[in-house]
Amino acid sequence: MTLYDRFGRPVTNLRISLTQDCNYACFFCHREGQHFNARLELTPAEIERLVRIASRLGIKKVKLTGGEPTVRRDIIEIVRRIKPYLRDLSMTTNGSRLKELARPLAEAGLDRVNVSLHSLRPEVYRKITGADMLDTVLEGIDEAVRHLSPVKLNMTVMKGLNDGEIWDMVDFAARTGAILQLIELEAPREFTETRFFKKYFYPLKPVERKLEEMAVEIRERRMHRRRKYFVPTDYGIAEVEVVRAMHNTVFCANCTRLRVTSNGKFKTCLLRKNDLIDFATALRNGASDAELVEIFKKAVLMRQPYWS
Ligand SMILES: Nc1nc2c(ncn2[C@@H]2O[C@H](COP(=O)(O)OP(=O)(O)OP(=O)(O)O)[C@@H](O)[C@H]2O)c(=O)[nH]1
Ligand code: SF4
Ligand code: SF4
Repeated sequence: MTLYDRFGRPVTNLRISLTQDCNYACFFCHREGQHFNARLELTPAEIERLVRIASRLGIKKVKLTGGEPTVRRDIIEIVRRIKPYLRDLSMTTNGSRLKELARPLAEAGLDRVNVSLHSLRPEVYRKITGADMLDTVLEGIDEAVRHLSPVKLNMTVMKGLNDGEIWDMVDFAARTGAILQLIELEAPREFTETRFFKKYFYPLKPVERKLEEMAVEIRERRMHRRRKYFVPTDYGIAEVEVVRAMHNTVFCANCTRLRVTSNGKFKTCLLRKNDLIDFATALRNGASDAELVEIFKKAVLMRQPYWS
C-alpha cells in the first residue's frame, strides 16, 4: 500500500528529526524547517510505533535527522528498534561522533549515512560550522566508509566561502570512496531577497553543466528527479549528485517525503510554514493504531509542492 497526496505524489519516505540539539552552529542551518523551540522529544518507543504504523502505509525508507541525531544518547536503541520495519535506514549527521559510532550504528541496523562536509580547510570549516572539528570528522568519514557504505558527503556551496573547493571535494570523494552531494543554499521565498541570501547564494547550474560535459555516465533518481554525474578524476570515478532545490518545480513535483519534527508533528514540506500536524498528543493519550493512521493520512493530504 502506498499513500498519494492530492497532487499524485506518492509518500514513500519519512525524515524523522530526533532532536533540535546540535553541537555545531552552522550559520545557515535550516533546522529541517522546525523553527520553534521544542524541548520534548519523541521517545524510542514512540518512534518505533510511528515507524511501525508508517511501514504499514508503504514507508520503507527513513532518514534520521536533527539538529544532530548523534547527540541523542539513545541513538543506538532508536536505530535498533526501527530497522526491522525498514528497507533503507539512513542518517544525516555532522560527523562529529562517527569515529566512535559508525560501527555500533551499523551493527544496530543503520544502512548508510550522509555527512556534512562543507570544506576541507580547517579555518573555512570552523567559519561555517562554528566547530573546530574537521580532523575528527575526516576520521569519522573513514570509519563510516568502512561500516556504512555508501557514504554521502554533503557540501552546501556558498559564495566567497567554499565555492573554490568544489573540484577538490570531487577529488576527495573519489579518493575516499564516498558520493559527493553538492547542495545549493536554500530558503523560503521571502528570504531570497535578503542581503544574507544574496551574499552567500551560489548558483550550481553552471557547475552542473560542467559535470554534464565531464560525465561518463549520468543517472536520474526518482526522488526529486535529482541527477547523478559519474566523472573521471585522478583517483577514479567520482559520483556527484546535485541538489538544486530553489525554484525547482521538477524537484517539488517529485518530492516523496514527509517530515516528522522532534516533538512529534508531521511537517509536510521543508520550506513551508503552518504545515504541522500534531500526532504526539494523540500517541500519548492512548490513540489506537487506526486513529494514528488517520492523522498520518491527514498530513499526506496536506502536502503541496512548494515551487509550482
Ligand atoms: N527543498 C528540499 N530540500 C531538501 C529536501 N531533502 C533534502 N534537501 C536538501 O538536501 C540536503 C541534504 O539532505 P540529506 O539529509 O543529506 O538527504 P538527501 O540527500 O535528500 O537523502 P538521500 O538521498 O536519501 O540520502 C538538505 O540539507 C536540504 O538542503 C527536500 O525534501 N526539499
Ligand atoms: S550540523 Fe546540521 S543541525 Fe547542526 S547547526 Fe549545522 S546544519 Fe544545523
Ligand atoms: S515540496 Fe519541494 S520544497 Fe517542499 S520538501 Fe518537497 S522538494 Fe522540498
